[in-house]
Amino acid sequence: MNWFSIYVLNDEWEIGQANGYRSMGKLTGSLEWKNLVRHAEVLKRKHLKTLFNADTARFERFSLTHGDLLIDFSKQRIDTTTLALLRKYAEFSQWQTWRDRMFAGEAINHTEGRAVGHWRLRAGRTAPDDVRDVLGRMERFCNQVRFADWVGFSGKPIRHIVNIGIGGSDLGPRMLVEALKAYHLKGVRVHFVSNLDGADLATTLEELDAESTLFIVASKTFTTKETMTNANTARNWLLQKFSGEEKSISRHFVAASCNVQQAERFGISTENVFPFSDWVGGRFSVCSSVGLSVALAIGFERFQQFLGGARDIDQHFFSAPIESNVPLTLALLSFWNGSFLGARSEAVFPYSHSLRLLPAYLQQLEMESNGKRIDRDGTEVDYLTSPIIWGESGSNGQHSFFQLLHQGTELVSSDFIVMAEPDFSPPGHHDGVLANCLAQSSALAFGKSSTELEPEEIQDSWGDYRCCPGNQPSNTLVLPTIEPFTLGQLVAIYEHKTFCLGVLWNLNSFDQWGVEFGKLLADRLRPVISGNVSPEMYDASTRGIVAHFSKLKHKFIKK
Ligand SMILES: O=P(O)(O)OC[C@H]1O[C@H](O)[C@H](O)[C@@H](O)[C@@H]1O
Repeated sequence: MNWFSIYVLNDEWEIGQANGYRSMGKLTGSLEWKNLVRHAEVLKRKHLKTLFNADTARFERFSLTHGDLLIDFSKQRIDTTTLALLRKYAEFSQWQTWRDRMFAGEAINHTEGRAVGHWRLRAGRTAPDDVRDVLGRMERFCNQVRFADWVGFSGKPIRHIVNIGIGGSDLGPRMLVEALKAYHLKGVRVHFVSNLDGADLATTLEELDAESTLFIVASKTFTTKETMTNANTARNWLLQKFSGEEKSISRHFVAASCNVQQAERFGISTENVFPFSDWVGGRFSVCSSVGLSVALAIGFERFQQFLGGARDIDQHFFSAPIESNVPLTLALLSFWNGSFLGARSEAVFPYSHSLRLLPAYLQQLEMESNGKRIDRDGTEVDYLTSPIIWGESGSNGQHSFFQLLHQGTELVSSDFIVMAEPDFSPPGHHDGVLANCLAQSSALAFGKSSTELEPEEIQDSWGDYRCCPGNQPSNTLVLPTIEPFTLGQLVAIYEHKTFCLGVLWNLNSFDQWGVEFGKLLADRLRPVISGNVSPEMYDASTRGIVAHFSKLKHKFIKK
């Protein structure tokens, strides 16, 4: 049997899945889980409207503050018993022990034998020496670029920074650079290239002048195909502009990576590599040197403020009791919605244009971490794990998919994220943003029954079409404004929420073997696509598509 049949066409495996050869696991068989199942049957029959009417202190009871942050979860389909049962379950899952093991530096990423230390990157004075050393180098470098002590090969100051990376080496810094536009330093523009499709790099390079461009190759492993292909093409582009002068590379390329040797092999000198350790997961790496593009965009001092915000939440997460612990509470609500109420997806709606890339960042953070089916004990789970995370900035989403939330058949829990003060302030906009955000979460929660239709709405016969069932749960996170510190808080809240969810589902949130499998297949298919290997050993669909590719290719060449 070859590798292909093992992975793709093993019928026995398929039949095993279909017959559901799974015994009741240690989680679903526990009293704590069963109590939640029973309780969910009661809550499923209650409407948020009823829950609000029955309890005038619902907002006070079901909201948390941390500094200037407000987390309102009163629009979740819960009551006090739900929270009590969820917290009992959290204790059963030993969340505190797992949290303490993470903070003690234990190798809780057991399948890769690694500790989980992204929180160390922002530990300030108590951070490890190597972390502080790299931060010091980043600070010097940012100032050199900013004040033109670092210049290009021909002596021109740096005006364009291009971050070449993908996944965790792209989504975090890209989201932050976009979100912090109000804080960008003058005179430098930051670009991001991630896609293997040459259109990404080609259209970016079109805008650039090689003499004033600096590339950051951001890659934890420095082996990721997309990143290395883009980095090599960018390298050739640069060399072409400098008539093949190899020395130009060291003035125009720096790296953020764990793999210093590989970066050197690429031609980046050691002093231009900003390293981090393998206990930083890719999707948790924005506080490492992977955030260099952010630091260059907003200045190092503000980058430190961002780290300070994340540190503030680390300290809170580490010390706050179960009742007031923000990341844990968000995780418990997500766990409740997915595992007990049956919500298969969770939406994120930042009511902020600047934060519009947050959903994409959270997609990787949460789905790559908890999109798993084998638990920490090596057993296949008998419950649903990570929901599908998706979203869009408000109010744009209202004019596309919100219809499904208001009147469709899917139960979706949403996170509304909104700032009390705007980061950009043309008059007459922000009050509208706040009003829309509140209007949507209310409409989703309370809906509109036939008795609530306006008189003019019942004159025709379309009343039923106008009714909205409501009962769609949501959280609202209020931030004072968009600034580096609050974004640091936001990032750390979601990082720790993700970790807690992994604990509640008994998963290792820090590996990603599924992604590795996809990469392996792509590598093996490459020579097939180039025509150097026959597609014979592949399935009929792959063979058919490959044949169609080559037919079209020839047609295109003929033109
Ligand atoms: O930073 P790199 O090593 O280039 O990895 C980039 C990305 O590669 C894979 O897709 C992993 O699943 C991601 O977690 C990672 O962020």
